[in-house]
Amino acid sequence: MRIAVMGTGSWGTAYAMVLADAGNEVVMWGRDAELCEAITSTHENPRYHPGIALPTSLRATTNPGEALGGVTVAVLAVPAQTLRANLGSWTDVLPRGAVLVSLMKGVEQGTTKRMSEVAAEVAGVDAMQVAVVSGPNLAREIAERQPAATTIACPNPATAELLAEASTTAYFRPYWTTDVVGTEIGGSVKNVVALANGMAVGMGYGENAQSALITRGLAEMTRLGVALGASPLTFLGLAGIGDLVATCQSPLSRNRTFGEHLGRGLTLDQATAEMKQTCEGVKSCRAILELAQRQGVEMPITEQVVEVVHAGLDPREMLQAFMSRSLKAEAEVG
Ligand SMILES: NC(=O)C1=CN([C@@H]2O[C@H](COP(=O)(O)OP(=O)(O)OC[C@H]3O[C@@H](n4cnc5c(N)ncnc54)[C@H](O)[C@@H]3O)[C@@H](O)[C@H]2O)C=CC1
Ligand SMILES: O=C(CO)COP(=O)(O)O
Repeated sequence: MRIAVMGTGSWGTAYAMVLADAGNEVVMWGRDAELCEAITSTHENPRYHPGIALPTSLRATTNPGEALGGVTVAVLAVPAQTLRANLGSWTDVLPRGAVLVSLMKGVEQGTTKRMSEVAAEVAGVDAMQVAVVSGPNLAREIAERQPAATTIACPNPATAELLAEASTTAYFRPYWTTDVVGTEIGGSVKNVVALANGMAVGMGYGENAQSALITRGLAEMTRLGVALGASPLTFLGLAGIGDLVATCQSPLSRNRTFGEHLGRGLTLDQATAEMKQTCEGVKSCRAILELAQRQGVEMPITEQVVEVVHAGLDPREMLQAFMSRSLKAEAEVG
């Protein structure tokens, strides 16, 4: 298949590599001419994946029309909060029947829309034409061609299966589902839980505290997803618990790292200055909370992360707030 990957960042580059290794003709679009030139001529992305040999067939361009010309699949790999503007500027050159594939793990501020919803709306296509890739996929590990699995979701099962086949390599194994809502809620909420978990790590807390956050994070992620129509089983899969564990545990995670900075006492501005890449949980947490409040769903971890990130609450007080909540049955809502 001829595929465009829109975005030359950490995950866009690694997923483009997967698609090219799987035998597709892949062209990337990026904003930075020098970086695009390096990808095309030296087969390396020196900014995001130094030292990784990209497939020699992989090209990159700053011209969206050149990347998107004649494609059957357009992969969207920009930050969640810029997707609307980015995709809006590409619709003129987007081939009509192309399937849109979102790699993004966020919820849009203001509208509280999931990325597949934003993509369908902006491109003016049916939801059946939009798919999502989400799972425990730390980009650097995949760029190193270490084994990984993922979930590919599309309301059209034939499209989900086709995309899974097109993304299969010796090191990358996709499973498919039609549960787009669950797949996207899993990917977005895990970033917020990883921020909280990072704060616990930064404060020097050990595995018990982290396992409690992961488990209760899974509970609130599932509550929100199910309220929005997702299957609870999705949260026991790669896009749910799988990604939650990978992101909370790995020092490669930007969200966990951001939380760690806050837990060590850095201010929000200092932590932001330390991050060179997209950290979706910081921007999406408030939108996720709004989504939950509208559904009448309690998300105590998300609520506290919003307080820390947007209202300057001390992370120590955040953890204290969890410990002093009223006691309840484990399966109880909230
Ligand atoms: N890095 C990872 O391990 C993974 C990331 N993701 C998700 O993939 C999405 C993209 O993340 P990454 O590639 O990791 O981010 P990144 O920060 O590495 O790269 C973002 C890319 O978007 C570009 N960009 C930034 N602002 C832009 C704007 N205003 N307009 C157009 N392009 C802009 C950057 O130049 C860069 O090419 C995020 O939603 C993230 O949650 C999902 C799975 C794994
Ligand atoms: O989504 C990811 C792994 O699956 C990457 O997480 P971070 O954005 O926190 O690095």
